[in-house]
Amino acid sequence: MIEFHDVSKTFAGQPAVNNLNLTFAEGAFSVLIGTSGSGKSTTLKMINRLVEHDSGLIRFAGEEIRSLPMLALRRRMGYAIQSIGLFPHWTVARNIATVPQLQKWPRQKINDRVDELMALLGLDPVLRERYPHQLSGGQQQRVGVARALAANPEVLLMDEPFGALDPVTRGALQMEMTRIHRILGRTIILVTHDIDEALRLADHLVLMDHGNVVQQGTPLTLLTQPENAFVREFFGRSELGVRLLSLRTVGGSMRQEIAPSDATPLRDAMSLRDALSAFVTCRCEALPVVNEHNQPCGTLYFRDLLRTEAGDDVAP
Ligand SMILES: Nc1ncnc2c1ncn2[C@@H]1O[C@H](COP(=O)(O)OP(=O)(O)OP(=O)(O)O)[C@@H](O)[C@H]1O
Repeated sequence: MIEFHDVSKTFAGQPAVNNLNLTFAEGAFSVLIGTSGSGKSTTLKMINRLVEHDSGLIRFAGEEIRSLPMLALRRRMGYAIQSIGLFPHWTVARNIATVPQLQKWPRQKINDRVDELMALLGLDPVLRERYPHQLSGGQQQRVGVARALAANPEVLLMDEPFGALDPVTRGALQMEMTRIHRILGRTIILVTHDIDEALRLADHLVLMDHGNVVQQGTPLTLLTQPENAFVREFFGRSELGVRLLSLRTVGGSMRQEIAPSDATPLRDAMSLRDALSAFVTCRCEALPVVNEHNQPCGTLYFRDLLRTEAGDDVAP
């Protein structure tokens, strides 16, 4: 979908990114993570040409981005950032409708789209005629994402979109993004410096340092097969176990035995991190597991969960 070939960018003689080779697959949720100043935002902004690359080639759906008119390119890409940039004197509805209005959609179609996006982002219809200052930070951020999605862009670029939010609101919005990604199947590229956010959201994770890609792959690959000490240190050896738990599911670690039990069952799709909380609450050795149809499908043993956490596959 989006490919970088040997892309470099320098600001006032200082390299911001060096010879980047990256592929952001269609429909994937890709996350750029790394140290401060490692070039994540620059990489994102080169995609919609908010920053022009100095050398190399960037392709979007097979076409060199510089061969496309700037406006046409940007219309195919939604952009959501931490500072949101909502227009303060415009209502929520008008903010969301910014791009469809520019594109002169018929009024009814715009209204329907605003309703649809407010529902998708979990924004109560009563907020429609409010102004940004009358919303909470989390609501403003949801409006920012709704606005970025309004004209059905092929790609959604997000730069630290939840950075300013408290952990609870942030967690809720991360879950919303996972759901929205599943429903819309849109290509998403998100920049964050929050490791847990990256692990929670990414199908494809790109770790950057000093303008270079250090490693890319699935979150599980980066955690369990770090290519060097930097990757290992970045994800933090001490928290590795609990991070791995959040990537693994109950279904993958349970045994196929079905034993009668009065305990509240776990869902097979739940993360082992959530299962750990359930074990802590019930203080038992084993919990029954049910599938999405609430049918018993196995048993998860606490000791198996610990074995997974110790992680035989974790690199020394
Ligand atoms: N417009 C600019 N003018 C000059 N230097 C810039 C500009 N934008 C970025 N840089 C520099 O390029 C490098 C990469 O910056 P970038 O914002 O891409 O990093 P980042 O990984 O997103 O950082 P952070 O996580 O701190 O936001 C940094 O050294 C930064 O100071």
